[in-house]
Amino acid sequence: MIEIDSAAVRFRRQLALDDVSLTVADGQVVYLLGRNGAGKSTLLRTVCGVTRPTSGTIRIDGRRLADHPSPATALGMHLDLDRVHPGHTARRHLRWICAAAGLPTGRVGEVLSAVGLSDVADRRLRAYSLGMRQRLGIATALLGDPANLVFDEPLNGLDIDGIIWLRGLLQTLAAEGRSILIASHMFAEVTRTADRVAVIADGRLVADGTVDDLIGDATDLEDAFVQLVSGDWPVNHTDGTGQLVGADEMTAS
Ligand SMILES: Nc1ncnc2c1ncn2[C@@H]1O[C@H](COP(=O)(O)OP(=O)(O)OP(=O)(O)O)[C@@H](O)[C@H]1O
Repeated sequence: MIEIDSAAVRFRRQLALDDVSLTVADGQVVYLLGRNGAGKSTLLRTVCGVTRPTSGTIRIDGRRLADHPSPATALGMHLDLDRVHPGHTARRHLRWICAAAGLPTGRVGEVLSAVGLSDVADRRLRAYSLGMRQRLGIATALLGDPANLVFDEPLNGLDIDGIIWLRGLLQTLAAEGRSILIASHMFAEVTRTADRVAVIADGRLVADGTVDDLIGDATDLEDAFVQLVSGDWPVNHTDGTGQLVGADEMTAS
């Protein structure tokens, strides 16, 4: 389970995250939506311990990530496509991460197979397409066989086969009881596969609910999203149980 409690991140004068609380239960796939610059990556990086929160706490299965005896088995992360050495092969890259994270190198072959890269595992990464680099990033996240996963825009660059493959993989991982938090701009895929959707605008959580909760009277999720992020905050907010609370109700309460 991923628990984000009142997380805030300030970069100099900018409050990139403002009092964000969000829980991803075991077995849930939660998508994070927001415009460019809304704070999605900052939130994911904070969950992964890459960015230190200015205030608030993040717990992974009840503990701070740093307090887990083996953090890579608690949380797998795919944050950044560009942190690879172009002269390395995928196999070497994954072995190097295993060594750094204290994981057995025997996992490398398994994750390469899980993401469909076995046949190109010994090719240099400079020859990898965007879709192949996405698969490598997902393989990296899976190395520790983690109970929780964070993905930043994993669908970008995947063709339709890749999208269908990733959909199946995420469903399998969630069915195994893992909690999964994903930032994406792909509304069709979010509509299709999200257990819950959290919307961030200007660093604040402005909605958290099921796809149906969010759509409400709107035409579809995209339409609902545009309404949410275009209005004055708060348009909708949670009541702490994942149910949406309308602005009128909030004003009245
Ligand atoms: N290391 C940093 N130093 C200073 N400002 C930062 C840093 N990282 C992010 N920001 C700022 O914080 C805000 C949120 O950025 P973030 O990357 O989290 O947005 P995002 O929702 O992931 O956007 P995108 O969809 O474009 O990836 C932006 O205004 C960004 O410029």
